[in-house]
Amino acid sequence: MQLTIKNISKTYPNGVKALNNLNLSIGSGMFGLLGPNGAGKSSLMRTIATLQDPDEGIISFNGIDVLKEKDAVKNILGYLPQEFGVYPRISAQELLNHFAVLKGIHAASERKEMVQFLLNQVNLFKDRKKSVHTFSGGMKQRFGIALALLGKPELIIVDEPTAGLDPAERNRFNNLLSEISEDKVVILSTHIVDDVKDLCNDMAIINNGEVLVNGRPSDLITELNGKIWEKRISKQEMEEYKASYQLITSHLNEGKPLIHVLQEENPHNGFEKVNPDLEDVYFSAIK
Ligand SMILES: Nc1ncnc2c1ncn2[C@@H]1O[C@H](COP(=O)(O)OP(=O)(O)OP(=O)(O)O)[C@@H](O)[C@H]1O
Repeated sequence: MQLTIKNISKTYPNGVKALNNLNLSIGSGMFGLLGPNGAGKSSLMRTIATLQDPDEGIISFNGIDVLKEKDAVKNILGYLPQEFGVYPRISAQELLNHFAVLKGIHAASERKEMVQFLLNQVNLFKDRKKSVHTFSGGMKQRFGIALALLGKPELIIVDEPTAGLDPAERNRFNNLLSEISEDKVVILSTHIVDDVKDLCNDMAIINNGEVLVNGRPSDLITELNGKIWEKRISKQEMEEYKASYQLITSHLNEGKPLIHVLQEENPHNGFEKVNPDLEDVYFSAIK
């Protein structure tokens, strides 16, 4: 399975260039698309999901011309958007059944079987009679995945699914994503670096509508080996360090900033070499 994105550009009517000659090649498994707010992730996700047209470029998936054969894409696509809107006050089971009809699953017995299977898969079977508008954020997202999985899609797009979830729900949701990603292309768009680290075998970092970095997370981390230096400083020293070093991350640790700088040679001055992580990759790319 292969999704190929070639030279995709999009400028909105207000003049914002959201996608700028973007190229990516995405195979089976979980692909993480990381970028800060406004990077162009949702614009790219909506374009692949055929909800908006780019100004230029080509997208193909297993021989389907995605931008031209929209009906064919609908048959193989599962899309979990960032915003759902409002749910009608009917049970989860009825709602899923309704969407299954819309998806073209007309045989009642096949539909019933699929609805039950999906409710079980997303661990909502016991809640199937409750109305979705009473669900917690995590339950709503799991229900969204059940909707996206209707009709056995081969290409699944999930846009910032764990924003706002508590750690337990986020973990449950990520386990679910990891289960469904076998033999499918799953694109996870997010600004949460840890989600990509936990789940994805391939990734890209985008900003200003362009791909900055693309590869396996472990390879991208290895490229920074020996170049990340850490030091605990005081808050007052922060501006001075920002001016003197290529500072890529700063976390508070026991109330004091713990900074990471990117540098080939040892900066001395109390810095210690540390093993790079994906957050170092992310911030060194977008800075
Ligand atoms: N319909 C639109 N009309 C005009 N500008 C838009 C539209 N949609 C997005 N933009 C702008 O395009 C840029 C990319 O937005 P996009 O939503 O694709 O980014 P994102 O990476 O998904 O960000 P976020 O994480 O905040 O959702 C932003 O500057 C945004 O304000």
